[in-house]
Amino acid sequence: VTDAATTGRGTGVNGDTKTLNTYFSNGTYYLYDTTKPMSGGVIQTATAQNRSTLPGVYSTDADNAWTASNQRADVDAHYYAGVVYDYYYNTHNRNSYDNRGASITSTVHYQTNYNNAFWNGSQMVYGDGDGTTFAPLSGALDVVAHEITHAVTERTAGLQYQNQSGALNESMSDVFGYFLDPNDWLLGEDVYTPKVSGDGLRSLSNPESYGQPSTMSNYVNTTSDNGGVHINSGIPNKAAYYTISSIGKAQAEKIYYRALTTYLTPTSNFSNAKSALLQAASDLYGSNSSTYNAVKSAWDRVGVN
Ligand SMILES: CC(C)[C@H](Cc1cn(Cc2ccc(C(=O)O)cc2)nn1)C(=O)N[C@@H](CCCCN)C(=O)O
Ligand SMILES: [Ca+2]
Ligand SMILES: [Zn+2]
Repeated sequence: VTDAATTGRGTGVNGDTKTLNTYFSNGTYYLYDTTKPMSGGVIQTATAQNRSTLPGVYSTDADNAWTASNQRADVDAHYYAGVVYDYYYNTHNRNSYDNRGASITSTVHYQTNYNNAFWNGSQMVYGDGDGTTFAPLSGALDVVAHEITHAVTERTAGLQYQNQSGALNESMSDVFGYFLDPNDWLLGEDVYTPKVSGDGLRSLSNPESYGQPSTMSNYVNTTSDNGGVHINSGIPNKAAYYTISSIGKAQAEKIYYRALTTYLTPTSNFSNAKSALLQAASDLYGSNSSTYNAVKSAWDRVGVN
């Protein structure tokens, strides 16, 4: 038996070439990455073959050149999951979403023309999009980071997915999406409306441009979308934008990670988030620091006391 970890080459959703950690077994290559210090865990990518059964079947290739057009979503889901794993490990000393090296499983080609991506409590799931609203959704690093951060949040703060705690849950995923992809303040721009450039799904700097509020005074009370978790996330997202713009990404990601994993709880609301981030800023940089003051100012500006 000649099972072995191998290195492959693949083409991503946007036509870019990337190196892949693959696995060779019994004459076939798999999107199965055993190179991370996950104490047994792996990063593995499967395809639902345009049906709804999860996790589906492993993505395979005959020659370890993953360049077919129907493999692009598989390539990016696998590659970006590795990038996000490395980010949490190297930047926050966190070993996968459970901090115990849990395997990271992704399934692509979920249903047909599915314009969404989600964490289902056990794995990531990505649709192919309809080609107009979305390209295959694993083609955006900030989207993959958004979904994996849902898993981190679930295992740490456990922010309940409704109303203000749910909007915080959403915001944490969008904010860590930014930390992984800090080239712009947009989320999903690499896969949203592939025929239109420069737009995204949500904006941290200008939530209003995508129909989200950015001040507490404009909080939307609604029963849809679990109490508007994808709408009211604009308020903490705007506070994050002010914070990052003031203190920079390096300090902000430390503060956000510490607040998420140490101080936030399942029922935290926006005011509790302000306190959690201030406590994290105080722990890390002191309560008289300009960093602390920047966090306070950010939340004051979005009207959260
Ligand atoms: C991560 C992000 C790329 C993804 C984007 C997304 C996609 N959709 C559906 C959707 C579909 C069509 C359009 C349109 O403009 O026509 C807009 C939105 N709503 N949000 C998203 O935000 N997905 C939700 C999925 C939530 C599923 C329930 N837990 C999430 O992960 O929070
Ligand atoms: Ca982005
Ligand atoms: Zn989300």
